[in-house]
Amino acid sequence: MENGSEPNLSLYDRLGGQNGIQSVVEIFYGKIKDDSRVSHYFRNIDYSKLIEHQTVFLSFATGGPDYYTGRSLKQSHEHLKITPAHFDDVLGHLSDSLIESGVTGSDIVQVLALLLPLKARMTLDIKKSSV
Ligand code: HEM
Repeated sequence: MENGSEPNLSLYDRLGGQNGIQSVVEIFYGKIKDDSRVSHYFRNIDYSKLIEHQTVFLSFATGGPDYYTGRSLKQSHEHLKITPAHFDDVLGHLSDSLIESGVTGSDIVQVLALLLPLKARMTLDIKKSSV
């Protein structure tokens, strides 16, 4: 990504804004579909809707102008009973998708640092709080 080394831009801008994030998300779900460890969670899912919601969520989380108005992540994931190990597998795919998109290592660490705190409330150990 061309903006990767520009320190004055927000993380959202360094990821290439809405278009850059959407392309990362598309690569990400391609990897998930091909991974039998986690693909079963995504059976019967409307991928185009999921890509749209995930793009808005990541844009919002990284400081973009979008406002995420979807369900809380606890609500949308609770019924899936995601194991902590599968959560890590999915974040691994996100990390690989960011690498493939040319995002710098320090920006990847920043994205993961935003998402890792969600693990406790989105996995089987779900705690009593809402995102
Ligand atoms: C921090 C990591 C994650 C983030 C930020 C995230 C974000 C999201 C968002 C924004 C949605 C759309 C919610 C909606 O439409 O209401 C979604 C849906 C979904 N996520 Fe995640 N997710 C994460 C991790 C995971 C993991 C680890 C799994 C499975 C192993 C997973 C499986 C799903 C599935 C199956 C849906 C569709 C649920 C449905 O439509 O009923 N997600 N996720």
